[in-house]
Amino acid sequence: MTAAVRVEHLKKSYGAVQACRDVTFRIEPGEIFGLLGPNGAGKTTTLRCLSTLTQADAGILEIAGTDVGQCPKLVRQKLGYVAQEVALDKVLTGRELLQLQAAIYHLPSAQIAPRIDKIVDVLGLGEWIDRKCGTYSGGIRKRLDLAAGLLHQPQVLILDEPTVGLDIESRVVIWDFLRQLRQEGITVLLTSHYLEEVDLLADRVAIIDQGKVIASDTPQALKDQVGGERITLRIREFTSEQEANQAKELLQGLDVVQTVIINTAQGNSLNLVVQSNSNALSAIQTRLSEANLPTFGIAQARPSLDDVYLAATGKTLMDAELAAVGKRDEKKERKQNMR
Ligand SMILES: Nc1ncnc2c1ncn2[C@@H]1O[C@H](COP(=O)(O)OP(=O)(O)OP(=O)(O)O)[C@@H](O)[C@H]1O
Repeated sequence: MTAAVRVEHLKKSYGAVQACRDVTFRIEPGEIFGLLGPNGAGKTTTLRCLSTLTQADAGILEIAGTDVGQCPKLVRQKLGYVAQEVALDKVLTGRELLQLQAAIYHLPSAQIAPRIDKIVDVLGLGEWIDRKCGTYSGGIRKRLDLAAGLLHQPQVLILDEPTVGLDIESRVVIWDFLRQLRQEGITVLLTSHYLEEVDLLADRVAIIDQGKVIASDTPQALKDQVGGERITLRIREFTSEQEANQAKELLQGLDVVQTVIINTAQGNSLNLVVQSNSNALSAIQTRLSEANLPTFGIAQARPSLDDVYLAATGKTLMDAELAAVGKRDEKKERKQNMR
């Protein structure tokens, strides 16, 4: 079967910055596929290369069998792209904006009104569509972006952080909508920082780190491969580095404990991987109390996608985000310079 999206060995640099070093994944028609990774991992660059907005330096990129570099016009017909931040015109109403979008895609005029009505209905935009976009909340704006990306009935919908910063009600509307698209056979490629969101929605995921895909499979298979059980432990609400290191050393000595990582982004809490079906919880508590260290909170869980990331990179996704915040953000600087 022809892949809905094919990306092989994508490379893209901006000057000295290697945004994509080696990105490879394949999406089958009708799948929801999540691209997961910290800030600066190369997710947006991958989406922009696929959407013809940026030219790749090397690699194979195809949308439904069409080469992105050779036939960009046809590719743009086949896909809808919803960017992270969209500057909506404030004076136009939502309906006027969608009509403009329909004109850009040369939709037959008889089809425009029924298509807009249908999509407005499905996205629950009826109350808003004839009001000016300047009055929209973030959630309504995002729903209108989605409507605009889908108006020309693309086979593949590409979404960059579709729910970032939205309230839970808007997120749920968008999740339901994406599931509905999947039922209609539309392929969805989305990026997200929200691990639970990707876990919940995506049929398959690729985890991207420093411009490379480091793992790709169904969320369940990735979690199963990591194995073991997780314990999250807090010595105090905000533990000092010294105490966290002391606890780490003590717990590493226990037979049932496989690894211990200090999660600096979460007040120096400790993330432990322990043998499944062991008495790890009580062994840990006993060892800490023998050393007169308190336990503010302790919880055991099955592996999550964050554990998959941790196993592949040695850091949690949140710590990777914190590290990225410290780096010079050229993308942000560019945006500011454009204002
Ligand atoms: N046009 C550009 N010029 C220079 N550097 C860029 C440009 N676009 C992206 N970068 C840099 O390339 C790297 C990858 O950025 P990219 O936006 O693809 O990452 P991301 O995973 O999408 O992160 P985010 O979640 O912050 O959007 C970063 O170091 C970023 O600063």
